Amino acid sequence: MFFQFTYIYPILAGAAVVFGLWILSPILWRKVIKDAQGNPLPPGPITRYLFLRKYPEIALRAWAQQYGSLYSFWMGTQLVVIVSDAQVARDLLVTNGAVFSSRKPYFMKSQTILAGRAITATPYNETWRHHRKLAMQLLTPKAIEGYAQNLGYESHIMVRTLMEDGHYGKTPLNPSNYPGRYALNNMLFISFGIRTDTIADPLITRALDLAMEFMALTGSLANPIDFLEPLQWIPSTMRTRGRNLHQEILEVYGSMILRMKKRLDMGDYVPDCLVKTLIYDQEKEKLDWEDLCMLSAVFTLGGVHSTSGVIQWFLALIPSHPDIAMRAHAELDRVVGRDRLPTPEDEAELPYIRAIIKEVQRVHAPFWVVTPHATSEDFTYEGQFIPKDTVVILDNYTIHHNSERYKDPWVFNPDRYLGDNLSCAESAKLPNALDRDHWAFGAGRRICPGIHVAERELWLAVSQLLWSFNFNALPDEPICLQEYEGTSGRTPLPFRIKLQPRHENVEAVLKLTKEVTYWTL
Ligand code: HEM
Repeated sequence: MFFQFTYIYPILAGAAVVFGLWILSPILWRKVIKDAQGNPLPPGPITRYLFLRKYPEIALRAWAQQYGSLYSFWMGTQLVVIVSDAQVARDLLVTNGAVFSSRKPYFMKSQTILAGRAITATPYNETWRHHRKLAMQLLTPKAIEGYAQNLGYESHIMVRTLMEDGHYGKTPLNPSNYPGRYALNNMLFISFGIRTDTIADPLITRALDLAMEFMALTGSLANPIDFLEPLQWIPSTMRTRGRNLHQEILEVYGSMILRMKKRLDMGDYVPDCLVKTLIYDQEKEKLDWEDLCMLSAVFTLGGVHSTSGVIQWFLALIPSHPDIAMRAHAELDRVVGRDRLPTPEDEAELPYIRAIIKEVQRVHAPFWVVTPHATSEDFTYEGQFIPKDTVVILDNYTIHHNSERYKDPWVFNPDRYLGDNLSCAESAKLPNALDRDHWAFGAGRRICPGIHVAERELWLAVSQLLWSFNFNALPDEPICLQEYEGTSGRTPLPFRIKLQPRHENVEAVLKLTKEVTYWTL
């Protein structure tokens, strides 16, 4: 009797484990799905995941090496397909854009924070087309010419403030808030016709914090709450942070809209800008209050940490590449001289500066895991089945480190872009996917609508920084180029540098411009 019981316990325990695994199998193991012709899903890992670790691009690249440039895995109950190759990206996201341009209603980003709005969270439908068209009125190359002077002015102010706050190269400083304020002022001007006139303006901290919180909460593969529904019903820190962020966006941007409305009602002068148009056309365009708040917030949420991130990565990279800075300085001295700052009109004559900007975006794209697309119908690509409602992610980290396209891909080498005279927007339209410069702005019908203004901002900032400074790292404070902050977008960890005016004219030229207040809300 005693011997029988000692056998029964392990058998029962084993059976319980097998039963438990069987019950849990739908959330533990990969589900096998085929289309009507028997085509399977793209290959991929057998287990399911609830989140990927902090730097997901590393896992994605390892899987791409194991499974190929199109593979799939399950995040909880969500099927995810990863695109790690330029040609596949073009075939799916561009050529078949009608199928690959929707968005999954992510619990955190879409449902909680943006309430399905702000263009980026809207599925591929009439509302998305309508809201994107409204935003594009301010973002076409022609529209940009209308506020080109403001962009140039903000860049000048950023460089001047860096020079002054860094005491002409004597005091080390953390530069991150300067490009942050630069990009913020540009977006505030396009959206509200306003700017902040000192780096100490509380709106800078508030708006940058909101944008940073947005970046921290909306990682596409970071939040278990997005992939396991029951977690959405339980109170948690993540859920609370998401709800708070939603409220704060409504409060901050809502109160700015109300102040502008008041001024318009009183007949005060308000410069032309996105929000003014939206207020006038609210009824005609059938925009509700949340539409209005989210559309007025979208440029600062999408266009601040991204643009400022590229400038910050440039400032983090350049001190360890003095040879590159030297060649850029020589080009600037030859073409622009030392009596004025470079302007967009000089761009065609400064191919090395353009190459530096493209290379920064290749080695430090602000989005390694690009905002996920979703399929709006079933699709079969080269014998691999991608069902409707699949999340499809462009893996920029792997694409940007493909050694067949980019020789020595881990090396920061602007030379690889010499001879590439196209803007990023033009390059994205090239018929041969392998000719595209880089994929930092995404692809297809969802490609970043801010691409033209972002390119202009980057050009002004990088060329004027290079014209003005020598960039010195501090011997005891190495700058980290591997780790970063953010889960959806990425900016460098805090670092300090010294910005030494490069020649005797820098101070005089930078001081030609002073801070102004346009008008206040
Ligand atoms: C260097 C700067 C920038 C980079 C690298 C960048 C990158 C991106 C990427 C990768 C996407 C997703 C594209 C896709 O789904 O395939 C995106 C979307 C978006 N970006 Fe940008 N962006 C930048 C600047 C800006 C600026 C300045 C604005 C606003 C003026 C902006 C507004 C948006 C919006 C509204 C979307 C959503 C588009 C949609 O879902 O249809 N971005 N951006």
